[in-house]
Amino acid sequence: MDSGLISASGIEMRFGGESAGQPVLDNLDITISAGSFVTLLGPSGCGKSTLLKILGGLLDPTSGEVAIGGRPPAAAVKERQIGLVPQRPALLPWKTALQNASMLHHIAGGGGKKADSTEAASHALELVGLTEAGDKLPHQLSGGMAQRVSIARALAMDPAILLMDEPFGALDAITRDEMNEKLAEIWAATGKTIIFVTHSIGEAIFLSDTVHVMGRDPGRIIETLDIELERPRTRDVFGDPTFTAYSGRLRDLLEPKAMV
Ligand SMILES: Nc1ncnc2c1ncn2[C@@H]1O[C@H](COP(=O)(O)OP(=O)(O)OP(=O)(O)O)[C@@H](O)[C@H]1O
Repeated sequence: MDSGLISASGIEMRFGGESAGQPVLDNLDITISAGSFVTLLGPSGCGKSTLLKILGGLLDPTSGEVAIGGRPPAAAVKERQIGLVPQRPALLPWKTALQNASMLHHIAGGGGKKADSTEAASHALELVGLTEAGDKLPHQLSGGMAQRVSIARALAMDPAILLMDEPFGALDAITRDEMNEKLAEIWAATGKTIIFVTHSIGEAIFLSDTVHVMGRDPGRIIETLDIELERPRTRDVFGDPTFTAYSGRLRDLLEPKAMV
């Protein structure tokens, strides 16, 4: 079975254990095809990050079943099939972009051959378009470049599944558009399963094969929308009437808390 396939059923999550009040996620089912780009879109606090971590086997639900590649999530985590790109890049300030990108690979290899980690990181930096910046320190990088190093750090491990928790939320609008184009290219080039969390309707449509819209109290999926816009997509797609129609539909679902 393909290691990028994820299925989850009957997911319930309560922080504070079985007896705690309202669940954060309630009776949630989701299937994610291997190699697809899937977005979790919803208002603040609806449980997007929690669901992301559960789907990647980084958090155990209170009840329900998760399978990654048809196996228990712990197997995929152990085999380093899961990469995580957090909201903030969290780079080590005293290490260069290349050293930061190689860090997880090196640690995962038990501190094995440094040359292998450097090679994996160089390739990952090339994928994110940062070959030239490998010797720069984090303070010499723009916000977009730092986030690309963070993506490279995850890609260097060559995971089948990439979890991205609103990675571009802190970037300005122009850089964010550039990053979305770059990410779409990386996804097309690598064939990874990407699960992406965002508040942005435009970002969700631009990137995704499928958008899962979440509601809150309790967190659940209220609608699943397949995005049938041709690929590769460029910024021109924002003016496409089909894009506008998807946008209207998603806005209706998220109101009154809709965000652009
Ligand atoms: N470790 C935790 N312990 C207790 N409560 C938590 C924990 N993690 C998340 N929660 C709660 O679960 C709910 C969902 O949080 P989560 O971060 O998954 O939402 P989100 O949709 O990703 O929010 P945002 O868009 O603001 O990042 C929130 O009410 C949050 O306070």
